[in-house]
Amino acid sequence: MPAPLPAPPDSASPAPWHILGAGSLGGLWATRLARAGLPVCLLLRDAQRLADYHAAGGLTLEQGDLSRCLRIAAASSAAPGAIRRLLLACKAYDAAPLARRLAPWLAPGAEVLLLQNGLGSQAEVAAALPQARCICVSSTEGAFRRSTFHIVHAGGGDNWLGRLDGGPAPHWLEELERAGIPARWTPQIAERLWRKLAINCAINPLTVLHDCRNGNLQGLAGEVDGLCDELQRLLHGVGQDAAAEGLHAEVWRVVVATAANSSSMHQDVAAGRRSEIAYLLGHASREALRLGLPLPRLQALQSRLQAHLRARGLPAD
Ligand SMILES: NC(=O)C1=CN([C@@H]2O[C@H](COP(=O)(O)OP(=O)(O)OC[C@H]3O[C@@H](n4cnc5c(N)ncnc54)[C@H](OP(=O)(O)O)[C@@H]3O)[C@@H](O)[C@H]2O)C=CC1
Ligand SMILES: CC(C)(CO)C(=O)C(=O)O
Repeated sequence: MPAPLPAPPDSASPAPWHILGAGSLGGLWATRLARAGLPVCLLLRDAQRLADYHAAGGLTLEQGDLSRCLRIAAASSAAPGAIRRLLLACKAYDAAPLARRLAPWLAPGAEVLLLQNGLGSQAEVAAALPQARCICVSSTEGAFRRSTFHIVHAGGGDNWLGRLDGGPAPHWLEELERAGIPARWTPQIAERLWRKLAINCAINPLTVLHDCRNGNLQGLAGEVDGLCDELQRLLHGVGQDAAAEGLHAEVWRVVVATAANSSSMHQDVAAGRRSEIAYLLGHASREALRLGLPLPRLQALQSRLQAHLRARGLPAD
């Protein structure tokens, strides 16, 4: 019989990292923090998930040829105990409902890191947790799950962190560095999030509609460049001039650098999972509408993608 996993950290000692979602990115952060000796507690979906985790004996991180199982403490997200520092590592559409569910457990002034891709979910979470300090993260790291509690670190990248209202870097940034998690503080996090959203809008939906890898978009240069033109106009419209600069060249750099990859949206749709369309193209369209900016290519792309999703029985939002 395996030895019991450690008890959840005592919340009176240095703020433990509570991590909601032991999925790809949450697992990647949790295992590196735990490996560095920092107190971590995974918050799992329910009692059954918790029992499965105990049976697995921990969370495995695979990096290159090395695999290591880390025996990280875990609790059910239904009864997590007091939380002072939370990493919300779920999909964008789950973020606000889960934040609302965890609200009663958050200590006053608790810090909440938001790992979601796209835009929109961060504002939803901030509205749901007025007592918390929300910190947005824009990540270009890559991870996937080989099995439920086995995380593969698939690609290096950066994590840009910042508050939407600016503010100085927190003291625990050093903990991330110590854990080998690349982390840089920026007072311009909205610029990072918008830039990534624009890149994802130019690449991900087309890979779904053409059922192709990122590199195949080189055969659709006119379509990609047309979308970049409109995305650039949108970025200027929302006041993100720096995010608009050199967008076309950056999109083509990403297409070439990730030529052999399936985009995250392509993988989600191929696996019959809900996509994050509402926080990518959906957010872009809502902002264009709010500004009265006609962006016909983006709107047509959104309609085609929604029809494609509905035809597969997947949510179109
Ligand atoms: N993976 C990557 O390489 C990157 C991901 N991102 C972004 O990070 C975010 C997370 O993505 P990713 O890690 O890939 O997603 P995953 O689907 O791998 O992980 C999401 C996790 O959320 C958990 N979850 C959902 N509901 C609950 C709940 N009620 N209680 C507890 N846990 C819950 C899931 O639990 P369960 O295991 O039970 O299903 C799962 O572990 C997304 O916005 C994504 O776009 C950004 C850059 C790169
Ligand atoms: C950069 C890109 C397009 C790489 O696939 C990505 O972020 C995604 O797939 O969501």
